[in-house]
Amino acid sequence: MRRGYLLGKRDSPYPTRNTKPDRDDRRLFTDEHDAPPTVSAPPYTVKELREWGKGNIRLSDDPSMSAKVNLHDLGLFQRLVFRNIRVGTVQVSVLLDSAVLSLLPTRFSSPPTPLENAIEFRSAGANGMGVFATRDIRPAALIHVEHPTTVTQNTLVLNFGMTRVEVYRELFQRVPEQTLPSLLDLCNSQPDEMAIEEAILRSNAIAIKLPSPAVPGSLAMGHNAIFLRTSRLNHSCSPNAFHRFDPQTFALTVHTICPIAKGEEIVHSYIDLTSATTREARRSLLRDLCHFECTCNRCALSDPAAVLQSDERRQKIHDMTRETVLAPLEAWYRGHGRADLKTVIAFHLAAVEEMRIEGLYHYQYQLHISQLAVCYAAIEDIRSFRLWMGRARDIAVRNLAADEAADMLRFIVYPETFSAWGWARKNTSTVSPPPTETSTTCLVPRMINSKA
Ligand SMILES: C[S@@+](CC[C@H](N)C(=O)[O-])C[C@H]1O[C@@H](n2cnc3c(N)ncnc32)[C@H](O)[C@@H]1O
Repeated sequence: MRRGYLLGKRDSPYPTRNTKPDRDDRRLFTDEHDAPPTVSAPPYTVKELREWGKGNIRLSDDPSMSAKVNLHDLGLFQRLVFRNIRVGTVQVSVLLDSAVLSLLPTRFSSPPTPLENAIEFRSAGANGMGVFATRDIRPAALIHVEHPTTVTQNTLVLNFGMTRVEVYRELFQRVPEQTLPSLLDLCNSQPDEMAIEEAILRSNAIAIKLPSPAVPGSLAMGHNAIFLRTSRLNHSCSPNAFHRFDPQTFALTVHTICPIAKGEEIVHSYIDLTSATTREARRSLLRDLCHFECTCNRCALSDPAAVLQSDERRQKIHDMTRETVLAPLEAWYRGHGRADLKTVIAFHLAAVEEMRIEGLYHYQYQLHISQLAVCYAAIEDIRSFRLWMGRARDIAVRNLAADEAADMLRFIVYPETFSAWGWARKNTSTVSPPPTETSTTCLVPRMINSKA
């Protein structure tokens, strides 16, 4: 492993090129008559495909993605082109399917403005560089905005006469000269047999969603991008931030999930935490995909009993469904107040605390806090209602659900306008209407009702 590896000028495969074109539509996979000889045609059986794929595709080792790809279709439809896209003052080196390129906006909108001077980039000790809060930051704050330096498809069907390494090298060579040193400096994990470009892509690329053409296999292509600054964010299995890419602005935005104190490291997750529940599963995924041993605060637990407890908590969170989260309040509602609302509140508070300990703010977290807001509205506890409705609003802001957030703000200011206000009083003194779809829906605010 080499950290901070920067190629010396003499060894550099990147010659100084004063005449580098900023736009080049060289087609790699062209018309039949001028196409380079096919290395090997994609075979049909699953077993043969797997073997064939070993030599012909790679970048993402994500097994779920490879499994979904119909290589034959991809081979037929891929029309890859290198191009330098200009986004504002930034030049992005891309290798994309021409159909994807044609779906990108001709003019990109301006991205939103992040909080000023909220973060700094500095040493994170043994994990190299990291990103830190320079002040207390509230949840759902936008803390960083950045355009990519490179973008490429996850799955490349290399039957156009270039090796994978040559493809990546070409992509890097198109990066503007003044940016290249910063890109090469991202090499913090380079196995001996791996080319520097691939090592950088593997340990820094972030999955992004671009518009997909309606051709077979296009959805499975997926894309990834390198961001010089965002790449400095370390991974955590209990992240306090997340990112989102918007093709309209061609920018990545980083948002906080929970309150972050001044001096705290800002971390996001490199993997899907909903499926890998145990520490071993997460570590092994990160080892395979990113070549490092995770030392985040959840993985660094030294007491085996604490690890087991964390694994069990995560499994429990993973097993929660929409139905199991909504059931207790629904039962209280249907029972016309006979069940104890305090027990319902305790159930949700315990669940929210478990999710906070694990740093997992899944979809179910939104449901739990909405249920708490409804419970406190039902018993007319104005302080607690405002607290939980405020948290629900943070999530609406985070999800860019502006209308929902505005409604929630109105409920915070005028709690009695919320449909569940005083349910407990009304429920015990009068006979409630039989629960209809509408009344049940009231138990969950609209935003949270529509699963994103
Ligand atoms: C995308 S970079 C993050 C920024 C990096 N620290 C740097 O100095 O540029 C990913 C690399 O950071 C390190 N890293 C990130 N998160 C880590 C974690 N939770 N545990 C151990 N190493 C980590 C690993 O070396 C990994 O290959």
